[in-house]
Amino acid sequence: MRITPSILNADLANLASEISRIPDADAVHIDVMDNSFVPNLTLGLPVVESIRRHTDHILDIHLMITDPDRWAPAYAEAGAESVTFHVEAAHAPVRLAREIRRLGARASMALSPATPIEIVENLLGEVDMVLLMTVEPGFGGQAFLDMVLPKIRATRRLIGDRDIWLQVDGGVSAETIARCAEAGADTFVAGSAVYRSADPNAMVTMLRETAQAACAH
Ligand SMILES: O=C(CO)[C@H](O)[C@H](O)COP(=O)(O)O
Ligand SMILES: [Fe+2]
Repeated sequence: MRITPSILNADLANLASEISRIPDADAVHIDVMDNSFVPNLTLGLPVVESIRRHTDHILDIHLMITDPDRWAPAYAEAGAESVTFHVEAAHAPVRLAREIRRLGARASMALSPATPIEIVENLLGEVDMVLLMTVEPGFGGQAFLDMVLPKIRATRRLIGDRDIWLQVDGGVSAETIARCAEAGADTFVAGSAVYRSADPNAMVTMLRETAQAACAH
């Protein structure tokens, strides 16, 4: 069970210090938005390169951009350990996943809530992680979409015994994480739940324990 907090709801003018508040996180999830694939605009490659110089944390990049084929490899070259592109945006997802892996990062594909897993089932052998959005991509602090739970179960079945992580992203909190874990997720993005809590690192531990407990029965 991995907890990968999103810094979207952190103080974006103090990123290095905000990241240092979550030492027990399994990775730092960085949301790149381009005001094209999604309505929002966050940060891009130069900021990720700067973050890389300030932390040894594993960097988990979530690209919500129109042209991942053009930009995703550069994030791997910048030292990110995991790079996720949206299947709705990628023009050549097989080539892109192979390029990310060739550059030494884990390749991952993301699906928005309305995108069925079955249409990219044959890509599973090309990726190290599948990210299932549990909100419409674009903003932090949205309500978790229970309609995605059957897709989490279906994806877990399709993964079978392969070593492919299943990440959920959007509205994951102390209230919703157990549902995700029971459905088969093993990697959890939590943005506002972590950074709006008084003790973000304690929240990371609490979320992990809640997910583990949900799978223990
Ligand atoms: O990709 C995202 C939004 O598109 C974010 O990672 C996600 O929304 C995290 O924030 P929260 O936990 O507050 O929903
Ligand atoms: Fe994200």
